Amino acid sequence: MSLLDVSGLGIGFGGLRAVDNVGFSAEPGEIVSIIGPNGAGKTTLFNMISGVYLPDSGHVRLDGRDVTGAAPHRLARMGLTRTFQNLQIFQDMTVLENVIVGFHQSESGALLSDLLALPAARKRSEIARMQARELLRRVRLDKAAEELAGNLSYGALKRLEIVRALAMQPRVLLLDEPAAGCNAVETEEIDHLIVELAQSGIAILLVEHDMKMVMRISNHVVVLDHGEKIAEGSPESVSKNPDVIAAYLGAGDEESVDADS
Ligand SMILES: Nc1ncnc2c1ncn2[C@@H]1O[C@H](COP(=O)(O)OP(=O)(O)OP(=O)(O)O)[C@@H](O)[C@H]1O
Repeated sequence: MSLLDVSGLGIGFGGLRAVDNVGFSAEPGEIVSIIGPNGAGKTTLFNMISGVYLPDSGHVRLDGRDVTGAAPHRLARMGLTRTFQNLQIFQDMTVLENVIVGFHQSESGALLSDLLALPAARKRSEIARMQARELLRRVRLDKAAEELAGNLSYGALKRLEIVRALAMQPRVLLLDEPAAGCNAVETEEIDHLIVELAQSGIAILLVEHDMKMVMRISNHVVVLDHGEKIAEGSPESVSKNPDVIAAYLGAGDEESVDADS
């Protein structure tokens, strides 16, 4: 039994089969990347796994438990969390406050006692601050804890987005283009962070257009084209797969599956 098991997943929009019969699995500590040309169905697949879209076929299982169609906040409580392509950061809050908001998303029924500032709520909020600082240390953002998030560099914001997801203590973390818009140095920092998170036992699911990053850090790569899985395997094997090369050439993407290009 895998930590995450996706089988036969599919969804249609009108006449279009955006994702059809896609399956793969992920184990603790593994980095699994979903790649494919523009419009291949990567984001739609992520949206189904993370409960944003309800699939019309197939299953998502977490530790063997069928969680297909569960709402994102329920999935997060069960250990599956995601980040979004567009930053979901509160620019007018401090870096620390942004992480603390992440903790509150993982709690249920805490709001009333927090509003009334009951002793239990004060205690919980102290613990949340400590844990938030510890997470920020982990991604080397602790020195910026009291700064407004809006003042951070783009690369730091992308790392903050990941920390916020970590506040939910995920066992499976879905990262949607974590390096999009980052320069080479920022990409390398995110690259290291993802590897560290995987080493700590989290299963990482990655959608990323930076093919060099995908090839460098993935243990397993799943390739989609027109909503279907056309290949999967090690980064090396998929980058040499003729169907994969043809899909990228056919799509006329400026990116290439060949990480050396
Ligand atoms: N909500 C929706 N309604 C209708 N069609 C959609 C919807 N979401 C996605 N699609 C279509 O489904 C297909 C897959 O889109 P998706 O965004 O999942 O691809 P992608 O691989 O993530 O692309 P990109 O690399 O450009 O982000 C596309 O043809 C897209 O237009």
